[in-house]
Amino acid sequence: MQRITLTRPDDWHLHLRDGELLATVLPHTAAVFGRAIIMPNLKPPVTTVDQAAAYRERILAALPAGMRFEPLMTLYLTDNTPPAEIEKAAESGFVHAVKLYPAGATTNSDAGVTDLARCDETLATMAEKGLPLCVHGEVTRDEVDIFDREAHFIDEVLDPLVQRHTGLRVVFEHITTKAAVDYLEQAPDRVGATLTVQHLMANRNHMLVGGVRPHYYCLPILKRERDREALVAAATSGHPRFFLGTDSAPHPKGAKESACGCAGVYSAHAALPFYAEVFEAAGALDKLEGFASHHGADFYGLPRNADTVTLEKAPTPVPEAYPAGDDTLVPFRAGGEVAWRVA
Ligand SMILES: NC(=O)N[C@@H](CC(=O)O)C(=O)O
Ligand SMILES: [Zn+2]
Ligand SMILES: [Zn+2]
Repeated sequence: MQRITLTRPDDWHLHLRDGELLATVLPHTAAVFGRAIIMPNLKPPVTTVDQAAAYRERILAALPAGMRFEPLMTLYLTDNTPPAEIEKAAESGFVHAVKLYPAGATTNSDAGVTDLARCDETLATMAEKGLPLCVHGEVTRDEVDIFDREAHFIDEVLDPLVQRHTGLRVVFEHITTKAAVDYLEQAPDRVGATLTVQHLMANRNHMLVGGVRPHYYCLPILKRERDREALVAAATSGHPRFFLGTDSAPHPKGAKESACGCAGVYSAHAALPFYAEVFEAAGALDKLEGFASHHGADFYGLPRNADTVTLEKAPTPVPEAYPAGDDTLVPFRAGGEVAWRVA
């Protein structure tokens, strides 16, 4: 059997939610990943260091006995996040980033930022204290087509931000376009990007041809095949500023299969095997370890994990659904097979 052993990976963009859903999804991630950047878009959002501390405790309490996993907490940036909260976060030891959601851009982003100019002092404090900014990179203006929202964000928001705050580290989350790859390739070293399973594996045809498939619906929305190809080329290139961030975003089945379905794809059940498939198909399995286990830690200035995981090439069934409270959770490739498994 074909096997590959790599430094234990980390997930640099993860939604764990809370309560019953947290208990369902956390073991999937913690069984494989050493650490994850935990997204703060709960209801209500995690906007303070005290809320982040309490959420961190709930995550650790939900961790099955014997599993080791370090949640790297984030704060949800609002128009009114005070610089003093950034200083407190930087000193906390457990808050590792601040998340920018343009108001209205995605799931639970209503409390997000309406105008980045209002955050200028707060962003300057982040740069000074070395706290990175993670961004959901889409503009929200009604007149901008949903498929163009990431490209507009680069020119209208991201590049001006990177130019203005010259000491700020920025992670362009879940990139979906060739435009984003091109931007990253010429951006300063303090700009990184995460890539998800679904954006590396699927294009918008998967979501829309032959019927609408709500389990492929996420934000930023899946793009064209040429975009997907550019993302795969970037992820598998060995470039140190592209790294693994699943954006695994669980929603109950009922909320996905609805007249107004929620955005988010659940992939944590087999995240590393999915990435292995992508890298294998690209003839780049030798680049998987850098992408999954080295580049993100290096970017965040954290030590790489000291232990390893082993992947085995063995076709492994994916369940139709996982139980999740009164509802269920439909995973990526539900009812199908994934070519690799974690030993
Ligand atoms: N990606 C998504 O489609 N959904 C995420 C939010 C996000 O990461 O934008 C979620 O929280 O459900
Ligand atoms: Zn997002
Ligand atoms: Zn996300």
